Amino acid sequence: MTPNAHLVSHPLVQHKLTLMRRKDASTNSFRRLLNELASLMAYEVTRDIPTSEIEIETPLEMTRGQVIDGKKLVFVSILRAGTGILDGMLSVVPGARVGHIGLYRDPKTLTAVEYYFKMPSDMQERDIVVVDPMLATGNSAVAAVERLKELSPKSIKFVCLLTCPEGLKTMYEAHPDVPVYTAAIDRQLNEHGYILPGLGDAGDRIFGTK
Ligand SMILES: O=P(O)(O)OC[C@H]1O[C@H](OP(=O)(O)OP(=O)(O)O)[C@H](O)[C@@H]1O
Ligand SMILES: O=c1cc[nH]c(=O)[nH]1
Ligand SMILES: [Mg+2]
Repeated sequence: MTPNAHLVSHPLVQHKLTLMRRKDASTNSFRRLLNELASLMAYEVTRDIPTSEIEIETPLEMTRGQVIDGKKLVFVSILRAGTGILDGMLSVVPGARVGHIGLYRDPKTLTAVEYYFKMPSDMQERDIVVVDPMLATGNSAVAAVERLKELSPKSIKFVCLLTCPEGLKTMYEAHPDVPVYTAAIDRQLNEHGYILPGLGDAGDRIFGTK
């Protein structure tokens, strides 16, 4: 396993991922499980976000407490399938900002083709969490992170549900500074660039487009 990988092995995460993988999981249950998984992954990924102390008043007395600055965090969704992760992430950090990058893999070359890019302002002050269920060849993630690095953010993390040794290696070679959080590292890619055993085409399963 390359040094960039952080495997989220929590039993709840593994349980939901197993149910999502099943080919007979309906679009409805696939979406619900993805949403629940995203919340669990968000909990893990935000373990080190900065907090500050503020003064508050309880019904009994003044005290001080820690708060996060949710506005500093940006979830960047790689369209389409990244969208399936966003709601679950935002339920854990409701104040976060959201950016979108539209990318699709050319089915023949498997290279990432960009068709959309929209980010919040002041990205140089923000911590970015890029979300996409799949890190397969790594071409989409590498392209997305390359574009984001042009905005010099404070930090970048990548979150997916499934990856494979090939995707982790491609990502580590291009962006060794970007940690990859994943619920599973599967065996390999097939000749069409799909993860095996995998869960199929994430975007098509979320949106029922196949
Ligand atoms: O690591 P890679 O080899 O780049 O593959 C991963 C990408 O492939 C899928 O997107 P797809 O191109 O199918 O678009 P979609 O999300 O709109 O279905 C998936 O959602 C990832 O973005
Ligand atoms: O297995 C895979 C690989 C790339 N993209 C997907 O949606 N699934
Ligand atoms: Mg797809």
